[in-house]
Amino acid sequence: MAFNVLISDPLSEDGIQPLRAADNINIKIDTGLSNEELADRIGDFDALLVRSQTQVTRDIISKGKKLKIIGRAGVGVDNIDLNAATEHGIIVVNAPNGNTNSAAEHTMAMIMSLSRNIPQAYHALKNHKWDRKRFVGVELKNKTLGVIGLGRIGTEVTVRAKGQRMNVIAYDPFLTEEKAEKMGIGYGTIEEVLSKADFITIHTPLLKETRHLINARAFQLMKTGVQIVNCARGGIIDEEALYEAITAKKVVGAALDVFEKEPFHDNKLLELPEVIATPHLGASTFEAQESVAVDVSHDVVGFLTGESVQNPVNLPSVPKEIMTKIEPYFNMAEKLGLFLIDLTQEVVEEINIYYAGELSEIEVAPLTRNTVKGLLKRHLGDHVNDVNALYLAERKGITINESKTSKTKGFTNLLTVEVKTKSGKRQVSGTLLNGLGPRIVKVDNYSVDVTPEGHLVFIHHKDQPGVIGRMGSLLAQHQINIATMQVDRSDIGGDAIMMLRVDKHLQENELEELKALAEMYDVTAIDL
Ligand SMILES: NC(=O)c1ccc[n+]([C@@H]2O[C@H](COP(=O)([O-])OP(=O)(O)OC[C@H]3O[C@@H](n4cnc5c(N)ncnc54)[C@H](O)[C@@H]3O)[C@@H](O)[C@H]2O)c1
Ligand SMILES: O=C(O)CC[C@@H](O)C(=O)O
Repeated sequence: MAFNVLISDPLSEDGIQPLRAADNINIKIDTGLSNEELADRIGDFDALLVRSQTQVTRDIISKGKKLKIIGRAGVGVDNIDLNAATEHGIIVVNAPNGNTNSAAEHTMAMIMSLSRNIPQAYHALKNHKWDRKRFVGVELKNKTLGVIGLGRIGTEVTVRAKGQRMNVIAYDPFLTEEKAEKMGIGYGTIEEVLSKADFITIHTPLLKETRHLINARAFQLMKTGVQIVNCARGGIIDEEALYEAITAKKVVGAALDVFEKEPFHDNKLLELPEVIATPHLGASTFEAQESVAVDVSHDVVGFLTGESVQNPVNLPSVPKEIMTKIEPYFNMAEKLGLFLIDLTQEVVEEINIYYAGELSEIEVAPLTRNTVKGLLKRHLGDHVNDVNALYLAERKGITINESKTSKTKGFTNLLTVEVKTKSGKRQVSGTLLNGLGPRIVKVDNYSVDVTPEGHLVFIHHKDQPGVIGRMGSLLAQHQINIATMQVDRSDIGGDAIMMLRVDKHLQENELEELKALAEMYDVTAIDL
């Protein structure tokens, strides 16, 4: 099977070598498309690779009928409608590490340019003005740098600022006093950081919560004479409020790499001499561009060829060593889900998943997703996948609970899936036998030993002599061969079950005839 990959923003040619080297991948590079053009063309592609320019909107995603993966060569995914991608079962991957160094160096270049008026002085010189008085700067040494957002880039900036002998104080919702102490920096609330800093640098993502984080109120808290840098995302600083703060002489310098609207030809902030700017160049180094393109290309190739990805954005990332432990259970988890939904044939209100034995000791979220995928697939079709299974369950109002126990009922590992419906609960348990693969070992309260594969028939009946014979003759009349058969019962003459593996799918009329046998309570055909 061949996959078509569209690259719609300029990516490093060296960086996309993993894509070029992969078998069965056709690459089309088409940069500078309008949204309408992209929406028109996206239907032919299995993967889309972008930087920050292409806006991957809900409309484009919904027109990507074959689209399976969107790769973002960089960190910020605010140009991709993540909810729409998740709803459509499209995985989004990014390259969070490849441009950290470049962005941190750019931030430092901005801080140093600001402190010494380098762009303004250069501009004056170019205009034949030798002016030394106007461009007297300030030293960074002993000044306080306020870092808002101490993630990858914020941390790297901190290290460099300390090298400049600056005092650093940071705010990040995940920063503790102990961690700050270990890093040799100060720690405070956002208000404290804003009010103590001589220079402020922003390194948060652009989220609902961080849009206009630096607004008129934030500027009021700052020292008069503060200088501010934004190499994170436009929109985190309210540009109108920044304009006001600069004209009111509260802020005496601003260095901006990112803007509320990009690209632009006019932005009134650039009319102010206190503002220096670059056109979103934080990640624009040869090294960073190659590195992010390599990372994202590897993930796209990996995903299209059925391997796990390193940097999923809309799926929790699972470390490789944990993935190796849980991957063998994926198939069983999905099959248990499929089995149970066939058995239940009712509206599911709640799904309870019990992990026992070895399974209770590992990260099981991917197994939960596979189980739910199996449960939903029968009715929602093959577009249910790891990415959207939990979202779709939530949208259907189904509650999902996971629990772990060390009690294994004699198995080294046991995965039990239970669904709650209006009429009660149904359960199936499976185990992975070393070297033999998965087995269904329990259905409701009955013990069985069945490989979850092929055509199964689950029969609930009254325990009575002759019932097995009558069932066997009926199937024989229809030329249906029984490959394996298991029976169990609650007590003599009480409720009993049969689990058959047959060689072909049972037709509706054949099921009805089986159900019509006197001892039968219920007969369900299950195809796995
Ligand atoms: N200019 C560029 O070309 C360029 C290049 C790379 C990254 N970026 C941008 O830089 C930013 C940081 O990237 P990163 O790789 O360091 O991300 P990161 O995820 O490693 O770090 C972001 C940090 O922000 C913190 N945060 C979230 N909300 C916050 C809030 N309200 N207040 C304070 N901190 C908050 C998070 O806890 C996290 O530690 C992103 O916006 C990214 O898109 C820009
Ligand atoms: O594509 C770019 O050059 C910008 C990337 C940068 O903003 C990011 O978030 O990684």
